[in-house]
Amino acid sequence: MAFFTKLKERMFKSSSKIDEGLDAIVSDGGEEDNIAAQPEAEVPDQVRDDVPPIPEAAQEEDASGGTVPHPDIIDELVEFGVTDTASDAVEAAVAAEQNTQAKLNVDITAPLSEAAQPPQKTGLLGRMFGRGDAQNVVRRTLDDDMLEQLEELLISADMGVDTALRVTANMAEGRLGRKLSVTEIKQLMASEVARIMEPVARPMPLYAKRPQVVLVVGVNGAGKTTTIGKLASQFQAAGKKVVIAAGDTFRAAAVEQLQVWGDRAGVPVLTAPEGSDPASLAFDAMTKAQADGADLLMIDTAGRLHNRSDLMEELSKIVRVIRKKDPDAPHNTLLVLDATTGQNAVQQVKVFQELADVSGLVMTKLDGTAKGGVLVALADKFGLPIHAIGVGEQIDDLAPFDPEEFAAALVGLDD
Ligand SMILES: Nc1nc2c(ncn2[C@@H]2O[C@H](COP(=O)(O)OP(=O)(O)OP(=O)(O)O)[C@@H](O)[C@H]2O)c(=O)[nH]1
Repeated sequence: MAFFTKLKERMFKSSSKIDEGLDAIVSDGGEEDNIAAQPEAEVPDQVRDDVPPIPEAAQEEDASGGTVPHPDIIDELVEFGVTDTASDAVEAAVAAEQNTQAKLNVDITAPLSEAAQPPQKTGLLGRMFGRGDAQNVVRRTLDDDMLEQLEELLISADMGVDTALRVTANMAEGRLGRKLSVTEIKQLMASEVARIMEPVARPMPLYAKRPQVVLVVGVNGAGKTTTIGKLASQFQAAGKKVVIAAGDTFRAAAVEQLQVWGDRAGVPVLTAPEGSDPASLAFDAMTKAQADGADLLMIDTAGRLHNRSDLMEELSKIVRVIRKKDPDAPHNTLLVLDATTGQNAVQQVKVFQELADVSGLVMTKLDGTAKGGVLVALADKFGLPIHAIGVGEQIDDLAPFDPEEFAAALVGLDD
């Protein structure tokens, strides 16, 4: 299954939230409109510009069903010296009228010259305004009221006030007073979201250094163990030699879980007795990874945030000891965040940036939330690279972060 489809299916809750919200916003004050009617109506008007209009009152049917000029027109033609006699005037007026009809007939049906063509609408806006099949859709005029409702909708999807304001302000730029349908709003919203996410969509950098040390941090339950398992298995499948260190020595269950993942991926997992020093395990793991010629060493860590100073000390000790082996280690410090915690994730990034030198993010459980918007807020606020997202508990449910796919899934746009 294409990842986009999977992401969309899995993120259904989130999509439907914005979907439903947008439907309600546009129906509130919107009215039916016809997309294709506008450009088509413009065409004859442009052609007729150079043709004098014939007032209906100036035309009368003759006996044969043709039209004869109105007597006022005949009088005017004679009076202004255009013709000498009334019969000349009738002839001239009929000729002019036939000429006009001929112009209308030809010009309306023939392809337009380039100059007469309405401007080509390309790209997103072109597709949004004026292209596509004629169909009645509900549109609402974009005004301050509607913008406020859009802001609230984005905030309710966990985007945070600042980012929601930025997204809606960008959506409104140059478009106030324009009529928009739900699909057009989704396209605009998705393109604004993708624009914010684009600079942070970066895969985890791989260095020539062996072993590349990846320290994985995050609060308990965020999905560190699962992410390490998924990453290890993907790197292993790509031909990289991986070693895992089960650094959360305070939780026997976490160690066991990591061993299960290691077995599944065929990757050795180094463990230490419960309660032992994680830094000492990290040192042993580094020694083994070097001795084995491993490409990657992934170190799991504890996530007890309730005692921040202990955790900070534990993390900095791990870093200190592995630097005895490689002064550049860790090469990556991945912060794993749980999307279901919503705006709480913003606080976690702040805290972990103080505790460790976070180099990139992985956002898990996007399948389990109605509010993937926090990822947009994180990109907007911190600009940290987002390396991957998790959309399930299986080994292949971790994917590189694609801003356009994410944005489309978030707002509920069809593929
Ligand atoms: N639905 C879903 N569940 C996930 C995802 N990633 C992890 N999980 C689940 O989240 C739970 C916690 O994941 P862990 O990997 O154990 O989290 P952790 O951060 O290692 O937690 P501790 O071991 O307590 O430190 C597990 O039940 C995982 O199966 C994901 O992307 N989607």
